[in-house]
Amino acid sequence: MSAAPPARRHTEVAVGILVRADGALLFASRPGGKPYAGYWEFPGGKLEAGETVEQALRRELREELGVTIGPVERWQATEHDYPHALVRLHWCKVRAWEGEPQAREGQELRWQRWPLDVRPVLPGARPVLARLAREEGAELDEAVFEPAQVPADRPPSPCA
Ligand SMILES: Nc1nc2c([nH]c(=O)n2[C@H]2C[C@H](O)[C@@H](COP(=O)(O)OP(=O)(O)OP(=O)(O)O)O2)c(=O)[nH]1
Repeated sequence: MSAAPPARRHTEVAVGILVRADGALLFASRPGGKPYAGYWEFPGGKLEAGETVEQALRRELREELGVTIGPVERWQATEHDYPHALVRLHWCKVRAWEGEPQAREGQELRWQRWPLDVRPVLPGARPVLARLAREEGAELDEAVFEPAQVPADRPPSPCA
C-alpha cells in the first residue's frame, strides 16, 4: 500500500479590488517571469512572515501601484489549486486611496467596467468575478479565462 501524498500547504495571498467612484475595477497584468505571465489579475501578492492580510495588502499596493490605501473591507476567501501553488486568496475591497495607481513593476493597468475586456484573467479570480458580476446585474463571459488562441483560419507564421 502506498502512503498518501503529503498535504500541500496553502500560500496565503492578499488581493485588492480597487473600486473607483464610478464603479470601475482596477486590473493588472502579470509581469514576465512570474507563473501565468501576461494573465490579468487584481493587484496584490503573498503574505510575508508575520504579516496580516491588511498589512500585506498595504505593502503590495504601495510597491506595485505606488498608492496608500484607505480602509480595507475584508470580503471573502477562496482557494485555487494551481500546478505551481495551492493558494488561499483573501479578497478585500478598497474604495479610497491616496495617489494615482502607477504600474511600478512592469505590469499594465486597466480600469474595467462590465463587460470586461481584459483577457485572459487568472482562473483563481473566477468565483469573485462571478459574484461581482451578479452584484452589478452583469454577466461574466467565461471567455475571459481562455488564453488567446491563433484563429483557425490564420496559418502559423513561417518565422515561428
Ligand atoms: N494578486 C493576485 N493573485 C492572484 C489572483 N488570482 C489568483 O489566482 N492569484 C494567485 C496567483 C499567484 O499564484 C498568487 C499570487 O502570487 P504572486 O506570485 O503574484 O505574489 P507576489 O507579488 O507576492 O510575488 P513574488 O513576490 O513571488 O514575485 O495568487 C488575483 O486576482 N490577484
